Amino acid sequence: MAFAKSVIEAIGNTPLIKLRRASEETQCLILGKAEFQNPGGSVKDRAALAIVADAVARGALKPGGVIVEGTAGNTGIGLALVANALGYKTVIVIPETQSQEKKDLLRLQGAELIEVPAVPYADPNNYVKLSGRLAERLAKENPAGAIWANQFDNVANRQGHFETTGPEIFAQTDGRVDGFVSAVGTGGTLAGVGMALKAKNPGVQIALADPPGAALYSYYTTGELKSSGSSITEGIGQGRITANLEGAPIDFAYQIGDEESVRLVFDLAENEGLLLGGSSGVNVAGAIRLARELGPGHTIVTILCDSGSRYQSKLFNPEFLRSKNLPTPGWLERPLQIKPDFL
Ligand SMILES: Cc1ncc(COP(=O)(O)O)c(C=O)c1O
Repeated sequence: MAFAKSVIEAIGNTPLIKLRRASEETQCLILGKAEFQNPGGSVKDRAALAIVADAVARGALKPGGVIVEGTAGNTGIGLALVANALGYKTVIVIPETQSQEKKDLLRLQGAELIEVPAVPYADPNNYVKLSGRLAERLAKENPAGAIWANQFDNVANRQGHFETTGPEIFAQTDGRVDGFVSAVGTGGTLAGVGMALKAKNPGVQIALADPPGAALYSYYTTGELKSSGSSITEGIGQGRITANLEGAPIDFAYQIGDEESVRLVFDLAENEGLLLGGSSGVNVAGAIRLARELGPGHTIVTILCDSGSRYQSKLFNPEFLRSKNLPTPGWLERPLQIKPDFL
């Protein structure tokens, strides 16, 4: 019989899906790794599992222990399912600006949710720093102890991608992958996959796709951490070099605005049946740019991070889109086309 011994074993080994229109347009083979198929619905299940497994192996996390994390949502969802499967508790600190859908999912999974104002990283009350201080307190108060997952600077995160996502991509493409593109939240995906692919073939080109408001596009093109503008995308957009990003082998960097990424998200939903979140739009836009850079005939892989169902109230809400001066796809607003007179 073929079955996973628990939900943990169902994390990873996601399919690669050909993105037809992006491939046609560039005459390259552009493939999306369907990370939305992970049990928690996002690429972050991998980081969550890697961080928890590392903490258990080091003896830092003991039965009944608490996992504390500051997260835009998806890491928390991954941590909560891994924790529930293995017998730990989860406490999540989340900026209140994140989508209601992700907050609801966290509560459904029994995570204790602490919503805090969204303030910059430099502020001592930034959600990441608050989660670190809370973990310290709970480690003293809780008899079974507590750990801080610390996804940004805990390199167990990128090691997880180095050991799973990267080798999967190399094997699934029969070693013929020429380029890999990813946006960055923690940098775990970009650095871990980038390092794994370069180790197999140093010729594989690694590219960053960065939204406005993040500082990494500037860093990898000019050496200076500078940012301007903003983006509606969630889970990505970094202002510093996290420990996970240190030494990441990055050959190209692209900045992708919301109008470009949102159009791609809508196009993939309407024409390819792929309902994705905003960061996937940034990734696919980046893959198209890298394909143009390398020329026809290359194989480019990117990440389809999570599902559009997580963003119905924002990215797929015409009112929200209009408030941000972004295009609204016709099918979201189309009046009923078939009269229900057959009823
Ligand atoms: C929707 C989404 N896309 C992309 C990412 C970025 O992944 P990473 O943290 O590995 O850089 C995240 C991370 O939280 C995310 O939630």
